Amino acid sequence: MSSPLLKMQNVTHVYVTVSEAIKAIENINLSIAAGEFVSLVGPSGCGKTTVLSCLAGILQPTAGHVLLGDKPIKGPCRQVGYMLQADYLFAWRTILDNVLIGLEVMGQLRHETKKHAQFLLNELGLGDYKHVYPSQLSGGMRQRAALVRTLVTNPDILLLDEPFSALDYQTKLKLENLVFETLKKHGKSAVLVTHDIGEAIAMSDRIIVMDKHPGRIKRELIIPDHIRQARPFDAREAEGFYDLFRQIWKELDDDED
Ligand SMILES: Nc1ncnc2c1ncn2[C@@H]1O[C@H](COP(=O)(O)OP(=O)(O)OP(=O)(O)O)[C@@H](O)[C@H]1O
Repeated sequence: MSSPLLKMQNVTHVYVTVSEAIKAIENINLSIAAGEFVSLVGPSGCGKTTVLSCLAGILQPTAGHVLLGDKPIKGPCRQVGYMLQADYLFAWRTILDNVLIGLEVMGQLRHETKKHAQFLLNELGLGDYKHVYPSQLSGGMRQRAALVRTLVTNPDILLLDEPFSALDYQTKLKLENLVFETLKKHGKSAVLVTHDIGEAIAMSDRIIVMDKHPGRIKRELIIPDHIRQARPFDAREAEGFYDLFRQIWKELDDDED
């Protein structure tokens, strides 16, 4: 892998409320290389979303540094795209107008960027739906529109916070394949937060297992080549998949004790 694209160095974050201070994550060191797909798994409340928010520049950590290349991240930036579990499409805008929002906000709405948006909509099977409203689409189609909206500003790295968890199982498997192939094709890096161990193994090059109170990195697993090179659907059938599943399950189970 090439040199790190996005990096966390000794990152600790403490949320301060009126009644308490909660150390959500402690001393996190993490590097994401160009083109790499990394998943974060861990028990509820271990700080996965806090890690993503720091990587996105939405949160400034209490201590430590987040670097994009060799520059500190001081706020949200074009190079880092964020996709969430809820699609947050605006009901009153058509699908095309929804996916153009990021370009509008960044002052990049030009003929060629608009053409690129239409190209991506076609690529993700939404070409015939660009003039309809979100309420006319299924959950999976709406998530695909949200993915186009994230990709259209051409980020180098995508932060995916449980993007498939609200979908039915069949749609989720199809979308895992589609997202995996789209990101590989466009050479994007990704950090996926998921509670689904199978999804993490099937989609990733590397898995970070976290533990909680405060959230720390407990273990890192490199996914063997023959699993990570398969499409997520087929990866589930690959030799060694269930051994990895059991290993991660045990790490998470130990954490509950
Ligand atoms: N805005 C906030 N103010 C105060 N505490 C917070 C805030 N956001 C998160 N926390 C606390 O920080 C810790 C980590 O939360 P975080 O949402 O990052 O965990 P998570 O692993 O993403 O959880 P889940 O898997 O349930 O989504 C938790 O104890 C949570 O209660």
